[in-house]
Amino acid sequence: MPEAMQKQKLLIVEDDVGLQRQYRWNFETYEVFVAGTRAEALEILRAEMPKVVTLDLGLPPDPDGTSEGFATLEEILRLTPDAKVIVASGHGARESALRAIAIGAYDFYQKPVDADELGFIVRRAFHVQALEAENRVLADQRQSASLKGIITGSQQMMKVCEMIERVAPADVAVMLLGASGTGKELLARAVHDLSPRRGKSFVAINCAAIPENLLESELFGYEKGAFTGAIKQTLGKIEMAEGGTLFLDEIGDIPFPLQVKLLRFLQERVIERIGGRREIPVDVRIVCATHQDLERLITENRFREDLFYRLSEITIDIPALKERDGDPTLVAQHFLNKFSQEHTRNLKGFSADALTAITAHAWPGNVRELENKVKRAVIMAEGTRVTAIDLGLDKFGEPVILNLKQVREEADRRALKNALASADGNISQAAKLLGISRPTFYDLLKQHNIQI
Ligand SMILES: Nc1ncnc2c1ncn2[C@@H]1O[C@H](COP(=O)(O)OP(=O)(O)OP(=O)(O)O)[C@@H](O)[C@H]1O
Repeated sequence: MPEAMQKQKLLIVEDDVGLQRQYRWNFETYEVFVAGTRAEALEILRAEMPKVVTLDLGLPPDPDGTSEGFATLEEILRLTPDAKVIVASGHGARESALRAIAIGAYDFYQKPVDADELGFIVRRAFHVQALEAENRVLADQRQSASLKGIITGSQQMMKVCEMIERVAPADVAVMLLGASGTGKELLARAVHDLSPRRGKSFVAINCAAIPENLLESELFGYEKGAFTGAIKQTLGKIEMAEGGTLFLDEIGDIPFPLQVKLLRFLQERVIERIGGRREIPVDVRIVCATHQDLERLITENRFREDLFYRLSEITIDIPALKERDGDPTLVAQHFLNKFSQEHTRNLKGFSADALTAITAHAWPGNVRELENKVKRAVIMAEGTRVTAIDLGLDKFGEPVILNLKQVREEADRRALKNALASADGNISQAAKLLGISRPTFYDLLKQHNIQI
């Protein structure tokens, strides 16, 4: 049978014969294996490697307790760490279920079995398992590619990488256009590393981060005594990059008068230090980047057109993270592995709600935002998997409320709504429940925009 038509393998660990029958019937669309004991479960696991397992914690010889169930869970996870194990908890056994999650179970459901609910959990488990497996493959593929440190599985970004590989060996000026945090500096380094200049200096300067009056001396350097405070001769970034690559980040922020001087350097390939009288030849390759619309700045007379053409012999557009198909989860997985190692945290991956949130979030700060969020989550996570809350997101990918004022407002809003519900919409009664006057209650409703 072709692989695509093969049924997915589901292992059910359950000692109740009646329930075993029910499960077989519920899960007709899967290839179901049933085990009544730990030994049977492990034997099937070794032979069939099912991707999803449902596990009743009450197994013989301890059918009324959980000791055998937990021992089985631990062995399953040791044998197949990528399998998704869903544990069944009896009434009042929520604590056991939570403990199972902490050990590494994927999810839990409450007995008696609700076929629809369990069906949904199992389907989602297969989906998450497949996504994670795909991400691992893609991550491995891209890690081995020649663009060191750039993780992507998306067509959009692969095209960018191919273009970088093609232009890097030619000694042309490259302009990288993309929003903040999209990896412009990383790609500029890739241009350098794949060029004959690798091994020489790569010097980066962020033109937006340096005050206008200092930018000139940062770029061109100065002679001793050129101005008050110039106590010794100092080389500028352009000279420091001799033989290598100069990366001018946020080129759109370079002040107009300095643009003239930069243009002159690009035309003549010589610089003069501030206060110097001698022309110094410098051989550097220029890579620049901006998140601004330079063509608009040109029409507004804020950016010189001749400089633009000198800098943009090749222009590369870098897509935002959100526009890279599949990349948010793939790159998140990469950062999770990286930071787990760095912080010696034994995290198994993301929870299902975290993956949903990562896919839904808009990522305005792009890869840098993702990197920061995952780093924080790795440090903060309490369970074995990083959840949406650990990432500071809700399950719809919206940032969760974090500041105290918003937390209080949310609490007020909830109290007002609860009181209204309990009082059946009667304002006087609701106000009494909260121990406040009717006008105050009314004011609060208005303040929180709550319609009655
Ligand atoms: N595709 C990627 N794979 C892995 N890490 C990435 C990727 N893109 C960016 N990063 C990481 O994200 C962070 C931000 O990237 P970088 O500084 O290159 O972005 P930028 O576009 O230059 O940002 P800015 O415009 O704000 O200066 C860095 O830590 C970088 O290593």
